[in-house]
Amino acid sequence: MDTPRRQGAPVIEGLGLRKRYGTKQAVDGLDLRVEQGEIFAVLGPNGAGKTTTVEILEGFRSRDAGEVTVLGQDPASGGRAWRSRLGVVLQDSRDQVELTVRELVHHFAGFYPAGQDPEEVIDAVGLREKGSTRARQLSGGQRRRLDVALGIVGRPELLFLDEPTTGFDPQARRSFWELVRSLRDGGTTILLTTHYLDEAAHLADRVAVVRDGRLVALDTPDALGGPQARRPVVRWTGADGSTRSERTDRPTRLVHELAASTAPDGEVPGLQVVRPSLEDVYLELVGATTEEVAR
Ligand SMILES: Nc1ncnc2c1ncn2[C@@H]1O[C@H](COP(=O)(O)OP(=O)(O)OP(=O)(O)O)[C@@H](O)[C@H]1O
Repeated sequence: MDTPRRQGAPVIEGLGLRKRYGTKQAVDGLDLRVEQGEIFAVLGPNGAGKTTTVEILEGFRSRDAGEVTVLGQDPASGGRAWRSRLGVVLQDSRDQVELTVRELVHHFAGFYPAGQDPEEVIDAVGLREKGSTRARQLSGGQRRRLDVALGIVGRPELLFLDEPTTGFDPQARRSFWELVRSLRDGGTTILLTTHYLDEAAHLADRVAVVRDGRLVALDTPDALGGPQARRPVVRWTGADGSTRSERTDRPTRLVHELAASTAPDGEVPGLQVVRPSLEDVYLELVGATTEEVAR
């Protein structure tokens, strides 16, 4: 996606954030700046400190050290008026609510002075047909959509989405991305955590990669990792049957040379030219294999 980076006032500014649980340093000197009107994705392996960081920004968790402002306030002392400018979709909300979708969205809308029309919100998240269904009877993906509806009904200036599309089918994920983009286009700043690299690639204006409580990379999805990490890789099968690979800025020339040296027909066995994807770059940054990330 080629979205220009937006320059503006920082909606979130964190400097030197730290949080320790017992002996575990969950957040270890993290700096973060999110600008107005951008979709900012935080990626990182399990236990990297993403949720802890987001909860500090939301004012749900105390920090041990560091400076933070969110919408101009320190979240540790943010009051009711400040909180009403935030939308929060937490990672897990499995409370067994007896109220229906329609009742819940209307109820939440009542908390906000300038909330959205609850019926429009129900439509936007694709739950019109489930309006009369009790929350506890929804499927996992439908429940997530309800969480999102409750997060946006107050027309927040800043929306936190912690792994928002877990459990969505591919079609629901696509329509959710559309919804998030339309919120961004309407002026909402969005910070999301996700384990889906395609989600970050499709949705985010900028991506931060966190590992062991520290920021290891920050850029647009297309540029993350720097030009070196995005150099194409040419792979082929050598004369001894082993897989050979070489990173190069000029893959066409290398393929020509390989073809010229391959007798008798110029056919290079096992030839592949691969441009590293966001996922490849991410895996390199967090030092994991695909199998580890899938687990
Ligand atoms: N309340 C807590 N008490 C003790 N340790 C905690 C607590 N919350 C988180 N941790 C630990 O802090 C580290 C960071 O956890 P956190 O939930 O912030 O990671 P995460 O990046 O959000 O992970 P995931 O992708 O699995 O959601 C982990 O090692 C976790 O076990």
